[in-house]
Amino acid sequence: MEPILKVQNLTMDFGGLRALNRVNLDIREGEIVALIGPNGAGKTTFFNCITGIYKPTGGDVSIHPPGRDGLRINGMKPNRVTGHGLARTFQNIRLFPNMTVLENVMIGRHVRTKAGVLGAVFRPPSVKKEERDTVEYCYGLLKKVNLAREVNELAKNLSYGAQRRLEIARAMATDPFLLLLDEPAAGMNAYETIELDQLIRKIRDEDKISILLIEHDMKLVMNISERIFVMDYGSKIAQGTPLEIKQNPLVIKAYLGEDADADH
Ligand SMILES: Nc1ncnc2c1ncn2[C@@H]1O[C@H](COP(=O)(O)OP(=O)(O)OP(=O)(O)O)[C@@H](O)[C@H]1O
Repeated sequence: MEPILKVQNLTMDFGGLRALNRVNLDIREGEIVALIGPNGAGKTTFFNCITGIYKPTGGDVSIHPPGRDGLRINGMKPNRVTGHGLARTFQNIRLFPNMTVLENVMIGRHVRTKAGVLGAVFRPPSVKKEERDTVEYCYGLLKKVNLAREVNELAKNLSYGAQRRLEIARAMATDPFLLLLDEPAAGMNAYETIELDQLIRKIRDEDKISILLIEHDMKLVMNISERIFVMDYGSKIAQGTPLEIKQNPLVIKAYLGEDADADH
């Protein structure tokens, strides 16, 4: 079967700095895959290039959403990429802090609703029905991420871990076939991280959404991933199962090198 995401020779230069160097990666339907690597390896740049935030210097990105035709998404604008079913969360949380939890998710849903400006002003019955359906749908997502009780709370009043779960709900509201999570466990305590592990599995199993996550929490990565891609200095240095990655000398060197640097 065609991979649902196929990235070939992805390259990104910032002036003289090559942040991505001919990176290849593929994701199959139903997989949970991790992208790991020391700080500055190029992981977030990789997400930014495939979601249209950066226009890559070179390479090819194509998607094959289940049951639909495949297409190249190189250079496509972020909202169109989302429209094609690739949703993401951000390393630095990007919620609307002064809007409620429910409103934040409804904004995510906007990609899939039809009411335009006129509809929003005159609110014919069809628009009212769509609004009701949207609220119900978004409430369902909030239940899934365990934020049902906080629907009317302002996003800024949520704990860090809860804000990360809200970002996941907002991304899910766009109906993705693939969800990219950028450090979802950052700032979470051990208990929240276990809950996150269960949530990610539930999203994959119940909602049939495949997952690619960038994460520094190695316990989470090793537990949850079926395959792991490892980057260092902009290049992919390894890929394999958690067991293969744990034993890979190049990976061990990349991480030990980082520890050794941190000692100085
Ligand atoms: N907009 C930009 N302009 C210039 N350089 C950039 C830009 N974005 C990223 N870089 C550089 O590209 C390299 C890769 O950065 P990136 O943020 O992708 O790494 P990362 O693996 O996500 O790191 P971390 O784990 O710390 O988040 C770094 O050297 C970074 O300074």
